[in-house]
Amino acid sequence: MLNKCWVVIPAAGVGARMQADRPKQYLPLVGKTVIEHTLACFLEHPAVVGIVVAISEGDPYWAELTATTLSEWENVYTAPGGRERADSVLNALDYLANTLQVNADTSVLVHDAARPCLSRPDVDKLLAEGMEETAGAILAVPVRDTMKRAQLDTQRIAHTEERNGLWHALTPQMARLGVLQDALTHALQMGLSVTDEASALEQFGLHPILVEGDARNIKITRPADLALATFFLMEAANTSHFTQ
Ligand SMILES: Nc1ccn([C@@H]2O[C@H](COP(=O)(O)OP(=O)(O)OP(=O)(O)O)[C@@H](O)[C@H]2O)c(=O)n1
Ligand SMILES: C[C@](O)(CO)[C@H](O)COP(=O)(O)O
Repeated sequence: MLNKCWVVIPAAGVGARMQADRPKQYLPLVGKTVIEHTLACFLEHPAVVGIVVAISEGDPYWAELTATTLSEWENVYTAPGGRERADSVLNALDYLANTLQVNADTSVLVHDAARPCLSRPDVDKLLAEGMEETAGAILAVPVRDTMKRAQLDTQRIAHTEERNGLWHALTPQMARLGVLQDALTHALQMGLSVTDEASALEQFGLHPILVEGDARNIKITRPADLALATFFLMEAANTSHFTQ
């Protein structure tokens, strides 16, 4: 499907670093849950054919969403979460390929449920620059701070990393369904560290492109991030930045 894509949302984490009473993707944020803000960016996007959300077995919160916010949406599916984020993503990709019979050349965007501040212009920019890119594409922001490498067994500085050419990887990360399935399967079978889709693609010999995105597309990881996300979403609501 030309210029169309599917979206995978890994949402099966427990959010341990958040130290909350529920997984962080279900925490309240500016009038709804974190994951509802995340999904909103894709539900009405004309290029998005459908969404597969990887949720943990026995997730007690998802059903509430399907009964309310998502009750009108027929193109939202679920797949089982896995031990690690990469396993959850691969399960969702396998669901796309095997259950929904989505063509292997179809583009897929993988976006963390815990990144609710993604803007529509950033999605459009990634699609525009990544749709024809067979090696994949990711949203990223150049590093601003000086980066230090710690000594292995102390909290002392070993050396300063070269900052030029260093980027923070964000999501969505985009690739063709078949290529990403093969890359993730290969990486996991080899026991390689896979913390994002691009690292699997790199280990598969590919060099995805870096698409500069908005630094406000933060991942809610620790308690302080929720206040920051609240500020960004309120700011966006007042400037319609996220709805252009
Ligand atoms: N086995 C896992 C682990 C993580 N995720 C998802 O991947 C995204 C990014 O992961 P992270 O921020 O690490 O979330 P958690 O693993 O929940 O956080 P923590 O490491 O603090 O437990 C989140 O949307 C999370 O729900 C997932 O789908 N399956
Ligand atoms: C995918 C990611 O958000 C890109 O920065 C990041 O790697 C997720 O890491 P986490 O440890 O699973 O939060």
